[in-house]
Amino acid sequence: MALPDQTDHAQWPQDYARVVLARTDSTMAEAARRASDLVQPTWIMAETQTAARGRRGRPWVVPPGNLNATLIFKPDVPPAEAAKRSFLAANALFQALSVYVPAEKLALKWPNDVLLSGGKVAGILLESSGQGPRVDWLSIGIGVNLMHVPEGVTGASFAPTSLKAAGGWDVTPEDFLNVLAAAYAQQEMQLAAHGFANVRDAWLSKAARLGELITARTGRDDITGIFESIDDDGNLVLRTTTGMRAIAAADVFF
Ligand SMILES: O=C(O)CCCC[C@@H]1SC[C@@H]2NC(=O)N[C@@H]21
Repeated sequence: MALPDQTDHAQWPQDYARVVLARTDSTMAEAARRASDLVQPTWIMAETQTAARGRRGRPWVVPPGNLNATLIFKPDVPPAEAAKRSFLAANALFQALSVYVPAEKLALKWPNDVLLSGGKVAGILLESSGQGPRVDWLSIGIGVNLMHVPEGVTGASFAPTSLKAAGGWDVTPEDFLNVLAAAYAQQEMQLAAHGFANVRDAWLSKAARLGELITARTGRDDITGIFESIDDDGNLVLRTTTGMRAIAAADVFF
């Protein structure tokens, strides 16, 4: 039986639950453990994570005072639709961070990083489960460097920064999550009312290096081209010397 789409009529804040933990291994793991009992979209926040994970199997370093949170819900959509939620999360992060720092200092980097004064201030990690044509659940993990710049980060395409280091206002993880969760709920309503094109346009309006030469490192090769757009599936579209390329997964450098 198909699970009810928990975003169909979810209103902020009454239909979103919130769990705050002092400590866990990873809010992604915590979300997966709670998935089978989930009755409503739920934000899981932890003050400390002992095994936080980032994209492509990288560890995520979490000093105290930064935001560690995962939203888990059952969107009842195919995996490709679920994956588009990373753009909703990025738009919501941009909106939330703009409360604490001038928006001109912020930019979105494909696929799902937020840059502040050219450094990485936030990252997004999507995980889902399901064998069938629709995901059983989707979790959107969000890490934001609010008070501290993580140390010992290696192999990152962009050096980390923090809201505080870049001159932003001090904010607690709890207060930031209040703003972020409301902004995310608003993105879901935009998606429901106007479709992904609307979300994509909003994302593109904040994109770093749109129209400029960038390099996408896919793991198999480096593809350099003009950053033209993102397509209906959220792929990065580059105009290269050999034609247009749509790239599904890569790390971007510029
Ligand atoms: O690599 C990235 O840029 C994504 C980082 C995502 C980190 C967040 S922190 C909250 C959630 N729990 C995790 O273990 N990872 C995500």
